Amino acid sequence: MTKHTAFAADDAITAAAGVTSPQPGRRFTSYPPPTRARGGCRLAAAAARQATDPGAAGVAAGSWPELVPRHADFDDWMEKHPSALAEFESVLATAKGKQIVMFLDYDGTLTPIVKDPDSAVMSEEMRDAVRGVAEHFPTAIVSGRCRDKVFNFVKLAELYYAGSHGMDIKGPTAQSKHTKAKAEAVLCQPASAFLPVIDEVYRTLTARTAPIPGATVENNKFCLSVHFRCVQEEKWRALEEQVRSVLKEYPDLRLTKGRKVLEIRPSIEWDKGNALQFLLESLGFADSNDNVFPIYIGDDRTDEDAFKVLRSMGQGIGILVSKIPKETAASYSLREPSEVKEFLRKLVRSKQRD
Ligand SMILES: O=P(O)(O)OC[C@H]1O[C@H](O[C@H]2O[C@H](CO)[C@@H](O)[C@H](O)[C@H]2O)[C@H](O)[C@@H](O)[C@@H]1O
Repeated sequence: MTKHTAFAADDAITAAAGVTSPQPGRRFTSYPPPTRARGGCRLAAAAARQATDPGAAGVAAGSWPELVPRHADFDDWMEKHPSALAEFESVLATAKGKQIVMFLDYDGTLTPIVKDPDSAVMSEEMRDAVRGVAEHFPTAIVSGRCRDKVFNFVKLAELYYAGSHGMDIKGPTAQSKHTKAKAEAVLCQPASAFLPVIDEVYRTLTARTAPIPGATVENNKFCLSVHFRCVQEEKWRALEEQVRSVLKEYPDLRLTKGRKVLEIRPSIEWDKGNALQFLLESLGFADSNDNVFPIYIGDDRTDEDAFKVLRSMGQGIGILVSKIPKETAASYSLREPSEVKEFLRKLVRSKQRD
């Protein structure tokens, strides 16, 4: 067995190819800059109201790329996406003199993936590590989950939270040395016009997927997750067909896939990448600001949007949490949440020795 095949069955996706890994802080001129929504939260909300493109960023019908592990060369992949722990000192050297801003995905990054989404609680050790980081750097949680739910898992009021894949952003409710006096006023909800339709689709999908044992629908406020981790593999296609047939009636919604989950969300140009940009701007770091060093850690495809933004900014680093080679725009990797915790602790220790 190769080093990575043991993990391939879970949610392996495309093998690493074509994306080179630059050194931290380098400008990534070779990477095609993605077309992104500009103009901040209000303009995105206007775009949201006009959105009519159902297939814009969805996935091809019937495609299940996470079931098709390809055997990339693990060592080669690690060379392109070295361990952020092994390269810690060089990351730190590149960040020297700049303001680190920490962005953390939740599921699969701060907690291991578990069968029941409601049981993905964060350990006390991880909470301490995140708390420690937030004492030194502005810190945000960026999650596909509903903001309230992820807050209830993390329980740290001094953080920024971007729920619903970045479509629901709120500033800290507790003052810290990094939050400005009015930080709690930071709020961005570019998809608020979609609330009624998301509720309606939630009810429809819950009813339509009920006959499929193990399928569950999670209401993440501005988006929905249809989970199939506990569904028999033979039923996956039927489940996807059910979901697609419901979505046919809603051309303003689109379908994407995560880790054994179908994600339904508004077809607006707003994702975790936009959330990262919005938060940096809220913190006073506009696009061209060279004094900032954002670090984004995530494990899922939705995190790629944020990694791409960092590449196009040419600032900071993306760190993919994965035990297997995956195509990614992140520059570094960590294998699992326990390594994320270690990375966060190291960052805190580095500040203490400053
Ligand atoms: O952006 P994230 O914080 O990573 O959220 C993405 C989705 O995470 C959750 O689902 C995933 O984790 C579950 C618990 O470990 C697991 O059972 C599921 O199979 C994974 O897909 C969450 O439940 C979803 O709502 C989020 O969209």
